[in-house]
Amino acid sequence: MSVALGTTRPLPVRTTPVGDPGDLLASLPRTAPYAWIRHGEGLVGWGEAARVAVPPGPGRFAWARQWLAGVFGYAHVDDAVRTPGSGPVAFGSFTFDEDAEGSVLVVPQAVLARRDGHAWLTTIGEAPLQTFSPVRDPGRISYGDGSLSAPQWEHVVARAAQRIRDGELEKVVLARDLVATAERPIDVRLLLARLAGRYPECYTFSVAGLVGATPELLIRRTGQEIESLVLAGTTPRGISAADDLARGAALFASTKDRSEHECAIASVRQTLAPLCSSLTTPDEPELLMLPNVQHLASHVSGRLADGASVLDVVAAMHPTAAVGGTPTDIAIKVIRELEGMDRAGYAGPVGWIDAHGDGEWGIALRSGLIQGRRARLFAGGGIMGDSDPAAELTEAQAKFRVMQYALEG
Ligand SMILES: C=C(O[C@H]1C=CC=C(C(=O)O)[C@@H]1O)C(=O)O
Repeated sequence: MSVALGTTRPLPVRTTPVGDPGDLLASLPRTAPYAWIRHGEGLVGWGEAARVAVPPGPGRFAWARQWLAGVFGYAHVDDAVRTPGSGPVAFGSFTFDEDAEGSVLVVPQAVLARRDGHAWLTTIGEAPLQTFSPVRDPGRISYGDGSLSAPQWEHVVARAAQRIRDGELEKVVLARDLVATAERPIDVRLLLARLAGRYPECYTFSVAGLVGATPELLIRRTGQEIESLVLAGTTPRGISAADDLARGAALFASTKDRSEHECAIASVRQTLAPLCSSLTTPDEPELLMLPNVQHLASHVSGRLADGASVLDVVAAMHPTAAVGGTPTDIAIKVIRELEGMDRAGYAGPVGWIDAHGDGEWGIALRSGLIQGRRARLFAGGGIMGDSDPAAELTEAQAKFRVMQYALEG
């Protein structure tokens, strides 16, 4: 763990209202930018007042909560805004697999935020100097296979579908990675600007090198109120409006996709119900149309029964069947056996939490891990007994397009 400031004195945190800052992403420096943006609103952060590598293991969320309690408890807060996301905030990314290294929490030194037309700035200690450097293009991008080639992955999908037909499990989500190499170092700010521009409906995020635009909200906590957007069941976009309509109708009518979605909703309902005094899940999914794919989507809302923080709820929910499978423990075992790669933060929880336990966490889909000139991109899909490996590959390719666009424009 590192706490940059105040080892003997409390962390001085100050939040003040500010005028319209314009494009939040335009404020970010080149190195280690933090972001959580949807429809131009959200939070961006820079500098590091505190940072910790969360140790792997089943107790990692409890450990993280304790660490946060220590850091937030140590803060001397002057908050003139008093809204979710004001005062000290931590950004976080947790690995998909609880046994993997790589989960991280960071309390930026500066956070600029906007919601419902109100904007505010939080600084910890001396406001870090914002050095403006031009956003740089990474140049030509070349791609190589990650852990498995496309035919190898199709083979793995076929094996998983067979295990489902054999009755070992009901659903498993399998993913693959692609390695992108750029001519020049990849400037995360360029990726964020492109993602937020093309995917305004998604949550564009950046935490410790993990960058993406996910449509899937794992959980938002605002006081006692919680919301989640459950996605599962996908078809690529069509070539015309009529084609889109036909594909959407086919998605609704597909038994495979409807059962896949039902598994995801059931897992969310099962983990949220014990935490909530009321919980609403729709009877039927809706269609979420994104520039690259259409999803079956269900809005879930509820009221927490006690004072669980957003991270407590994340701990209870992860991994949902939208990224793990059903039953969860067997799906995780099958993923470890078949996928042949470390998912790192892909499909793990990513988001932010404030000192009151409010926050927003997404599932890190449509994302990549950026390191210098290299990016590891991830995409996957839910596999059922009747999954067609070629169709699953096409779906994963459509999902990769989000990060390919971010890199290439
Ligand atoms: C696993 C991914 O998507 C999940 C979320 C939405 C739809 C999904 C699907 O239809 O398979 C997946 O469950 C991914 O984007 O890599």
